[in-house]
Amino acid sequence: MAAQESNSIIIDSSQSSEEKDAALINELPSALFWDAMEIRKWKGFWFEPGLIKCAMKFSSSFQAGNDDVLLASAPKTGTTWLKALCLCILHQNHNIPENEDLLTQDNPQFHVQTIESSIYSTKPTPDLYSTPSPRLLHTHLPFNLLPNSIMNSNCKIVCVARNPKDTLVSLWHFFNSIFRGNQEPYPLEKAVDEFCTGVHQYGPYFENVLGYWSESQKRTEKILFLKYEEMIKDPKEQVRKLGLFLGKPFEKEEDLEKIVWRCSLERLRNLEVNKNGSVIYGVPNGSYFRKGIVGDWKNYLNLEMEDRINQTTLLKFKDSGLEFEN
Ligand SMILES: Nc1ncnc2c1ncn2[C@@H]1O[C@H](COP(=O)(O)OS(=O)(=O)O)[C@@H](OP(=O)(O)O)[C@H]1O
Repeated sequence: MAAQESNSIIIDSSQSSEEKDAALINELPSALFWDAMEIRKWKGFWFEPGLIKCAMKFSSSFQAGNDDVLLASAPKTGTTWLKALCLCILHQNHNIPENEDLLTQDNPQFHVQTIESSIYSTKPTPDLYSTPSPRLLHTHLPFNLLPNSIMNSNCKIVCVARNPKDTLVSLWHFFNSIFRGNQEPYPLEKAVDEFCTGVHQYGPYFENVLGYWSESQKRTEKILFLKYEEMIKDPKEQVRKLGLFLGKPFEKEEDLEKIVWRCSLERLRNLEVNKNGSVIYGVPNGSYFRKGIVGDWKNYLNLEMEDRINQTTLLKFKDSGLEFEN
């Protein structure tokens, strides 16, 4: 009897808070992301409604641990690469099987826990609190939505960012392959326009990147800000920096070289699990590995589109000191 009473109390309170959140989300401005997904604007950024719910819960209740490492990135800026690198660096002394896919949830010991995974994964996702310490976490959420405990603890943040034109082109390819199948690709002019106005999932890209950039300039011991272009140009130097930041400096050059190779696009793309495996919503693992080059946008954007993104970038990043090679 007592158990029943306490059960009904729990259900009632959770229903009412969910209803409250749902009502709040319903009131938010809404738009359609590239003709495929309803997104709503919350605290300055656009997300699908399920993501807002997840972000609300994370922002209000997540307790960071002092040895947590949070990886943060706007979509298509180098997330997959950064995840693989950090896993390898943090587990240097453990024997990660050579052919292990470092990115799926099959091996909880060598896994990056995505904050938003509860809405993306078709499998039950491990609770953030049951992930073994040191926790390696990832989010695409912007800086202003991080819970206070992340900034008030010794938890470190590593952010990766990429030039806007390659980010947009990468996003456009991914989107077309996942959402449009054999249909015509989403018109690129429209994608450029919506990217510049910020009306896309996790957008605006510019503000998402700037939030982390600004904070990384103030708290260098807390946030490391990496650029995809610099990682491509000199992976060893950037991985060395990453190891140092994570408190795992490389003593032997060969260890560093091994990790750079292990996490290379060429190697990851050829792993069996990435050729045939699938993680979320049936999205093939292979779609996270495309060309991985700097300047691929030149193959897709016309002068007008290039100019539009350049002007927006100049305006948004003005006086921030943030620049990208492209
Ligand atoms: N290991 C490694 N090295 C270099 N580049 C890599 C690597 N893994 C993925 N990629 C390229 O990164 C782009 C995908 O970005 P994300 O991993 O951030 O995507 S996601 O947000 O997690 O969906 C996408 O870029 P594009 O090729 O320009 O589309 C991937 O090819």
